Amino acid sequence: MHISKINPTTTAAWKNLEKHFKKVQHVAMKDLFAQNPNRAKDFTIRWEDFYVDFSKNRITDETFRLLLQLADEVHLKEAIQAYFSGEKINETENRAVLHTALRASGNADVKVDGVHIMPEVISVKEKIKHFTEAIVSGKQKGFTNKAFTDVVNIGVGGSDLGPAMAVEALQYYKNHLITHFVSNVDGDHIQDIINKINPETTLFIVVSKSFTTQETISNAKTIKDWFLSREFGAKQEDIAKHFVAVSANIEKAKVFGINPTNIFPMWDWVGGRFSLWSAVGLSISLAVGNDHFEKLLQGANKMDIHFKTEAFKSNIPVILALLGVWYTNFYQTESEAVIPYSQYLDKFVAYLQQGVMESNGKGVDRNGKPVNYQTGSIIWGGPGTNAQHAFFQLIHQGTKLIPTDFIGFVQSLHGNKGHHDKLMSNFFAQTEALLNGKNITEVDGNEAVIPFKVFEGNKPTNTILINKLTPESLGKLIAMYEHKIFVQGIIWNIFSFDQFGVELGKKLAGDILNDLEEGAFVNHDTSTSELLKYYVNLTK
Ligand SMILES: O=P(O)(O)OC[C@H]1O[C@H](O)[C@H](O)[C@@H](O)[C@@H]1O
Repeated sequence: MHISKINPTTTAAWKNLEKHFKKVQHVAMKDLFAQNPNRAKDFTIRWEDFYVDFSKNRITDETFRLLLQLADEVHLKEAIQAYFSGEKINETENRAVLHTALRASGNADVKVDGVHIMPEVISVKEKIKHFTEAIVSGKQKGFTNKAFTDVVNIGVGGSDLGPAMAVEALQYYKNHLITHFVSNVDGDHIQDIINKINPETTLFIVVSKSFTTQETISNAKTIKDWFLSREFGAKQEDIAKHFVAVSANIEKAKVFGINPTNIFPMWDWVGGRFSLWSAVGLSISLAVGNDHFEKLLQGANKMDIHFKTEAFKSNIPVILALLGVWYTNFYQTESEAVIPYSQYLDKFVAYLQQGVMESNGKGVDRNGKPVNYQTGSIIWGGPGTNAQHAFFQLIHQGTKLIPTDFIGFVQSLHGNKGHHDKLMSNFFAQTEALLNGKNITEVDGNEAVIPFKVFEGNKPTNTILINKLTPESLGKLIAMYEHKIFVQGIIWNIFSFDQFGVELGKKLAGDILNDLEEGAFVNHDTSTSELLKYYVNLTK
């Protein structure tokens, strides 16, 4: 099974979608609801504890049919098989893409280069489990024989965003351990953490797939030096009691001084932005316990099975991806908003930004040719209701069309029904307002301001309503978006699993750091050299 390299604009479905778009682009969703009393049901998927209503989109039955046809024409089915079976679909890096194997059942048959990978996956899971139990129970202690109270995850990008998001999202399930995340090379970030912790009772997890990332290695060194500073009385051999690493580069982790038994391996077939299911999720397991971590994985696995087996017409990630393509490539929208109605999902959008934008922010197709259509949307948003009081004005009345996902939960975790009903009234009201708007005849008040109070409406939304925010439902939700990213990458004919676009800035930062040390600024454009001189003069 291979992944096709078809330019989507050459498919019959795309050409028909272009013609169809001319006919329906101004369609009023309100009219579509009036014409079909079953529209809400027709365009809703109920699956397990998920209720996904995509009826408030500018689509007709014909749009839906053509989008499904597009998925067939780019051979999405075969691509999904290649993805799950361990084929090296990350062609530019010659790697398989198997974050799905990390949450597969133990007897799954997954091979990379002919070698079964599940035994290794299971053995690392066991290591995570035992380590979590030893730390959480207080059996494993620090260098002064005290139980651990704090955990610091030192990582950046995929080695930070996933665990930080999940630990925050699952804080209702948290144990006594206080979990901190340090990512930025900004010394103020690490200092802030250092001010809060006691070296005798803190465990440090250095998380870096490559173990060469400047931010992570700098932060880890600073922490190690602080830990070994004379005032605490910690000795070199105490490092082994307080520092563990998660990496695919075991050698580099050892060179840093991590005891080999304290290294949790990961593999090159796990992409950083899809790695929270691996040992990168160690801080999640420590924060909420291994059973909850396992539930998170099981939830993702359920979504994997749904994605792999469900017909496209009722396949949640496929439908969400196709709708995104419809807006991006036909309505020429540039961004999508994601609004979770849960304060605990505060970091969800930042997490998704890496997943979506690092994966599909590509301008060259799978044949190595520049694309002649839009790819990768800009993801932004934040938790409701706060978002309503910040940027919803632009979604309601601005000039840009912004398809928006609303994520909400039927049950509140702490059971405060009064608050939850208020929260959810807002959740339902917003998609209704965005659909219906408010026309001139419905606006009252001073005539001079009437035009300003009109709401055009007809703004597309998806409603993702989940029973409760649990480790399992969170796993499903994250996996849903992971697969949406995959489907869009297939349709756009791009490689979603490399990230060469982050390299140039890193390289130049290295050159500039040398220049700063040497105080010589040649080989830069005049703007950059003047900035560097200004900086150096003021920091002398
Ligand atoms: O885990 P690491 O190797 O330290 O990488 C951390 C991050 O940095 C890189 O620049 C990539 O853009 C990310 O995809 C990655 O997650």
